[in-house]
Parts: sequence; structure tokens; C-alpha cells
Amino acid sequence: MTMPAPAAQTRDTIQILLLENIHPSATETFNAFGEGRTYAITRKSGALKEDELIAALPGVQLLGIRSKTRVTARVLENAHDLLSVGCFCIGTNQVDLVAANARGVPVFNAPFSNTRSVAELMISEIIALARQLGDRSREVHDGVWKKVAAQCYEVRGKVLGIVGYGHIGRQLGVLAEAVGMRVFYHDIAARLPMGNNRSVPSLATLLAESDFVSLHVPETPETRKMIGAAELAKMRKGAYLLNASRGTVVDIPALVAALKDGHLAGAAIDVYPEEPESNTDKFKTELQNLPNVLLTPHIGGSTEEAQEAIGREVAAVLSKFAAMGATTGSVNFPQVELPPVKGTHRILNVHRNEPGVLRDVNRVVADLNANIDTQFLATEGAIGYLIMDLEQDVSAEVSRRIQALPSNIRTRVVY
Ligand SMILES: NC(=O)C1=CN([C@@H]2O[C@H](COP(=O)(O)OP(=O)(O)OC[C@H]3O[C@@H](n4cnc5c(N)ncnc54)[C@H](O)[C@@H]3O)[C@@H](O)[C@H]2O)C=CC1
Ligand SMILES: O=C(O)CCC(=O)C(=O)O
Repeated sequence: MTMPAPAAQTRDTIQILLLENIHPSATETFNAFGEGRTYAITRKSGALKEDELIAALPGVQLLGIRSKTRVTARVLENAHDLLSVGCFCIGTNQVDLVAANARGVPVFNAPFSNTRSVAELMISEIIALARQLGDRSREVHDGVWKKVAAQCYEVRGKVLGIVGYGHIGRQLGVLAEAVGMRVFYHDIAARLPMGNNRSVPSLATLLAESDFVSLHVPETPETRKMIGAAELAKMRKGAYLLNASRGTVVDIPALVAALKDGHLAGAAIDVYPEEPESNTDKFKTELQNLPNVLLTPHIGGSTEEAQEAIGREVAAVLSKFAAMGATTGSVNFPQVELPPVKGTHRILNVHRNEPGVLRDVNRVVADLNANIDTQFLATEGAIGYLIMDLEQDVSAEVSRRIQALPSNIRTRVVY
């Protein structure tokens, strides 16, 4: 699967497409990393559907998205100029990472810049659910004065069960103890407990012992519908469910049933199996208009602080990849970051992960009597990634010959 060479080298203008209202800090960061390079940045506020994205990608070398734009195998197949995808968020489930790997397209994300924002939102929602704040606020807006204490509680002393004790789960655990909650967690990996948080042996135990259950797992085949009718039935009567992970983690009809029959006392949902592509689209869910159900439009990470930090973080890694081939932090690529060597050109070659590639590359270099300053090769999945610094006057010819090797997927020169 030999790809046409990407259209431009690093000193040429780099074409960037930023979708989904990515923070302006990204543009500032691209420009600050310029070092003589220029960036042509096109911004769009919403996501693009598959065909729209395919139509928009010719010429685009760096694509920035958030959680809504699906970068499918078909999109990647048609994106001949695309060097890299930056997810300006945590989740990367919207990108076909295997297809991107096979096509030599590294994918980056911002693994923790919005995690505090999510944890704070969850704390506010736990208290809001316990006090039925959503309903009371709506009533007063509607002119209804319903001053009640029945079934409204303090959160002090209540048990919070956290499913997925990663960056968000851990911070939530710390904040929850600060307001007097007891915290249990369940994770498939061994995780160091923060404060007095306690690991429980199974999801079933966590569901049975928690007053509030908050989900913080990634979308994977194992987490799809991990909370369905059977799991909801295991929760305490009068408990609350919070989901700000991914919409597919909860079986929505089963949740609606558990809320309607009074088994659960409320829910806070930030993510949905199907979400609108932009703020102008209408949205419908079976969860609408149920009592004590807080519905938010996927805003867990939507704070000025988080978006500004994410804009900088992801733009910086994309710039470093475009300029130097650095892949540190990529979620689907070998992690390589080498300082540039003054006076050399750098060849970046993605090839099929098969024996003999380095031998063939070195033969190309030897045939041209060239001298290698740096050489590094690492593999992951279907591909190998080779970085090689060598004399400026041979780089174009070495690159041309490497591109002609049968193992070649894509090759470019940066300088
Ligand atoms: N609503 C929003 O705006 C946001 C949503 N998110 C979502 O939250 C998710 C979690 O984020 P982080 O905490 O930063 O991720 P993380 O990767 O730091 O933590 C996820 C944890 O879940 C665990 N896990 C995975 N599969 C599991 C399973 N089947 N059962 C139990 N535990 C499991 C992992 O071992 C890990 O400890 C993200 O993947 C993303 O989908 C993230 C940021 C904002
Ligand atoms: O706000 C966004 O763009 C998505 C947040 C999110 O779900 C994530 O970071 O994974």
C-alpha cells in the first residue's frame, strides 16, 4: 500500500484544518512554533460528516478534531496529504487508530488537560442530584415554589463508587473525600488509592455498596453497555448514576426504566450514544423530562482553562511532529523524539513492519556514499518508524530511493 508522497516539506506552508471550535490557543501555539515555517489554518465550528470530511481533506496535512468527528478507515484511505490527527480531547475512540497506524498517520490527544474540569463537574452534579437542584431550579423558573426537604440529602457520609480510576476517577475520589464522602473504586488495572479511597474486588460489589455511581472508563469493546439492566438492578434502591465517560457505556432504555420505576433516584448524563454534530442541531433522548435527571451537552471538559490548555498541548505535539517527526505522546505510533542535528536533513520513513527494511535503507545510503548522523527505528503494530539525519545534499535522493522500496508507506524530509 504505497501512498503518494505528502504534498509539502516542512519549510513549505503547512495546511491545518481545525474542527469543532478548537480553542484559539492552538492557533497561537502553531504560530509560536513556526521557526520559519508558516501555517495556513482553516477553522470550522462543528464536526464534519464522513463525506464532508473526505471532501475537505485534500491538501490538509494536520487535522484537529474533538470528540465528534469520526476519522474512519475510509476517511484515512482518501486523505493522501494527511500527516497527523490531533484529538483536542482525551478520548480517541472517534478515530480508527489501527487504520491510522497502518497508513503511517500518528494520532495525538491531550491525556489530562481537561480531567480536573470533569472531576469538578461530577462533584457539583453529585450534590445537585442529592438536593434535586435541577428540578427545584426549573420549578422556580416556571413560577412554582416547592420548598421541600423530603428525599433531599447531604452527601457527607454517603458512598461514591467510581468505575474507572484513571486521571479523572482519581481526582474525583480526592474531591469527594473533601466533601465528606466515602469513596470506593473499581478498575481493571491495579491503581494506587488516593487518600482513603478503597478498591473493591468487582463491579458488582461497587454497584451494591454505592449511593452514587460515577463512570470514568474509556469506550472499548468491554465498556460498551457495561451498565445495563442487570447492573442497574444491582445498584441500591434510591441510588444515583452519573455518566460523563462515553454514551455507549450505559444502556439508555434500561436506565430510563430504572428511573421510571423508582429504583434509581436520579441520574446525571453528559454523554450519549448519538450526539449532535453542532450546537445548532436539535437533540432528542428518552431521558428528557424525567424527574431529577440532569442532562448536559457533553461539557465535562468544557471550561476555559481546559480548552486553553488542550489547544496549546495538542498544537505543540502536532507542530513537533510536523517539524521534527517527534511522536512522543502519540496513541498509535512508536514513541520517538530525537533532537535535530544542525546542518543535516531528517528523513522520516514509515514502512511496513517486516524484516530487512533497515538493511534496504542502509544499502540506499551506502550506494550514495552518504554519511548518517542519527538513525533510529522503532515499530508498533503494522508499521516501523525510521528517523535518519544525514547530509543535506543527499537527502532528496535518499528519500526518493526509500520511497521506491516495497516496504515504504510514506516518507518525507524535514529540515
Ligand atoms: N465528558 C467529557 O467531556 C469527557 C469525557 N472523558 C471520557 O472519560 C474517559 C476517562 O478519562 P480518564 O480518566 O482521563 O482516562 P484514563 O485512561 O486515565 O482512565 C480510565 C480508567 O478506566 C479503566 N478501565 C478501562 N476499562 C475498564 C473496565 N472495563 N472496567 C473498569 N475500569 C476500566 C482504565 O484501567 C483506567 O484506569 C475518557 O476515555 C473519555 O472517554 C474525558 C474527558 C472529558
Ligand atoms: O469537549 C470535548 O471536545 C470532548 C471531551 C471528551 O469527551 C474527551 O476529552 O474525551
